[in-house]
Amino acid sequence: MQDTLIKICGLSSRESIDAAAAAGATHVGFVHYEPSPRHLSLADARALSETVPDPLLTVLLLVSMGPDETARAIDAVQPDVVQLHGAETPEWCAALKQALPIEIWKAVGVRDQAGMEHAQRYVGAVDRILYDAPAGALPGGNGLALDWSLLSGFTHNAPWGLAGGLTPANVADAIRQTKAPLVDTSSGVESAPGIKDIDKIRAFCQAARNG
Ligand SMILES: O=C(O)c1ccccc1N[C@@H]1O[C@H](COP(=O)(O)O)[C@@H](O)[C@H]1O
Repeated sequence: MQDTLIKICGLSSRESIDAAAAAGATHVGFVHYEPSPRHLSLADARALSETVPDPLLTVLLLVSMGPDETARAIDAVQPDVVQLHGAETPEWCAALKQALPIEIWKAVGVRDQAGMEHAQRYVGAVDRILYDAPAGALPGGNGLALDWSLLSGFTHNAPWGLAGGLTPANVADAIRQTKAPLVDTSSGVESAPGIKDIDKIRAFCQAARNG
């Protein structure tokens, strides 16, 4: 069986990137969304992404940006993956996927079975669907978990991942229950909003690898 992919999101320091790399994460995420406590300017995201060691992949998280702003952000940061975490439509995602040689992920907040069905509109339009809890104070990054039982019996027709409220304490259980091929965390490895905790990053990766 393939190892679970691990994304640590909302990083803002070289130290946390190095910790994620050493702990076995596969992806690190940079948030470019001003209302977030994890927001980075494009210049800061670019500077940090240049420090990311191979084979770690970089993910740029954007929320409901227009075409020009999106193109500017991607051009500035040059990520491996763009994670769209707002109101982006399947058509918009598909157009972006066709235009760019990088992966496009779409995060979708799901509350119930109908939400899971609705999310399937993104199959074929993106490279991966990320299932998250419905939006809270922010579109994501709220530390809220979705109902994992929605995923456990689901037949997936596209690559996918699990986000929302994952922590070192619950990630192994989440993987066991859902069989998620990728797990994604942000607030679950912080000591305060926007402040990553190196020990929690290590513990999360270890628990995910053993899950
Ligand atoms: O992290 C943020 O501040 C953020 C802001 C806007 C949209 C998404 C955001 N984070 C992403 O949300 C999920 C779940 O995060 P958490 O683990 O529950 O804190 C994850 O993909 C974050 O990268």
